[in-house]
Amino acid sequence: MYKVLTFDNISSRGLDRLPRERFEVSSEIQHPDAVLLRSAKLHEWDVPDTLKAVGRAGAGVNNVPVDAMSARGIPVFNAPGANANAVKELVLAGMFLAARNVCAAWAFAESLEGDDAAMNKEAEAGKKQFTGFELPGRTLGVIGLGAVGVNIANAAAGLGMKVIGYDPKITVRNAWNLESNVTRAQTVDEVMAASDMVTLHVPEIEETRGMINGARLAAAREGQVLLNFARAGVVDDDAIIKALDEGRLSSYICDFPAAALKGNSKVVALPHIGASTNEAQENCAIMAADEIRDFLETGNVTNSVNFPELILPRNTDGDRLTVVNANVPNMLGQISSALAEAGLNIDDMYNKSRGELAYSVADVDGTIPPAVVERLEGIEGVLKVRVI
Ligand SMILES: NC(=O)C1=CN([C@@H]2O[C@H](COP(=O)(O)OP(=O)(O)OC[C@H]3O[C@@H](n4cnc5c(N)ncnc54)[C@H](O)[C@@H]3O)[C@@H](O)[C@H]2O)C=CC1
Ligand SMILES: O=C(O)C(=O)COP(=O)(O)O
Repeated sequence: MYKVLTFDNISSRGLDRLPRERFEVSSEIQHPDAVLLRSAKLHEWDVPDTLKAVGRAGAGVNNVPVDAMSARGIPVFNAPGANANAVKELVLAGMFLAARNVCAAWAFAESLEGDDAAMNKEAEAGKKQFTGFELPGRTLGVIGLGAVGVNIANAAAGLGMKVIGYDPKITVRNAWNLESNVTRAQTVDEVMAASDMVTLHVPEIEETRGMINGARLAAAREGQVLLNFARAGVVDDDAIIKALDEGRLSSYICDFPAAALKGNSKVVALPHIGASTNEAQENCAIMAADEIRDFLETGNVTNSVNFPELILPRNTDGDRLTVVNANVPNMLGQISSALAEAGLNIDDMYNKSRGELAYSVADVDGTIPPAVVERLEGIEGVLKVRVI
């Protein structure tokens, strides 16, 4: 029986992928084999020795201590693209809100007093302050052309916008998916200078933290709309407020409330609802649950952010050994010697590395005794050993 600990509300459509005769799933489980979570922060969590996998039912993994998990030989899985359409739709909504001053206009209409005739008179007199602009012909800058960024770039191009994108590490797949009229910028500053609206879709990592700062905003086209549905940490809120005060930015639409932003009429801060649609939550939960189930039951790895992709079909009746180790020479030799000395023959084997980690899956022609596992665990650089 595998034990899966859940943090946050994970869609039941995803949890249903874990058959209860083989998986105990609860938010209060002790000694879990795996964790399924959304945005709960795992950085302060006391990682139990039993943990074998982490499944993030979403895209960003900045809430998970990925390096610490790697050091323990634990894969972190996520759900790439599973909520991208939900984010795209909310960003488009944000673009329309900003272009037509919808929030300020709505607040104005709510503030009107008197009978219908009086309200109507005031509405007609006041509406000129909310004159907006239309999107065709305007330029949208997209920083980060991953699953979300590509969706938005293509949708904006479909609305008749000029689109300029920046992503120095764009994948070949995303580049193929991008509309051919999306132009490529070489720097963030180039995007800031060329765009009427800029939208951020980078992960929060060391190199993106605070990437939209005072200097970058100084390069922004006058009156720019900035949208941030990536992470709070990729912008400097104080610099945003200054740019709004100076008119460099006309509005800031984001998914991350903060004290500094509160009460500012040029800011719309939503409560991190970019992925909060039933569709996205089902997609994410199903993908993450499938990934951890497959890993626990077979050792196969799909969509991990720290482990190599590895799928070995199982064709024998003997045990399967999985070993996670530091990516250094002579590990495979030591693993196969330990098996050979126990009289076990390897029927099938697959080994892959990613950065400082290596991962091996070996199918043998018999039962692996506990002494072999102990011996493997004793090898310097071995981080995790499992027999499935
Ligand atoms: N508001 C919300 O509810 C949601 C927020 N997100 C956030 O959006 C981020 C992006 O999501 P996806 O597009 O699904 O992820 P993704 O991994 O498909 O795309 C991220 C892209 O950013 C690029 N990138 C990395 N560093 C960069 C840099 N310095 N400059 C420019 N581009 C850079 C990568 O090459 C990649 O193409 C997530 O990491 C998460 O933080 C994602 C989903 C929902
Ligand atoms: O997928 C992401 O990166 C998100 O930010 C969505 O997070 P959530 O599932 O709403 O907690």
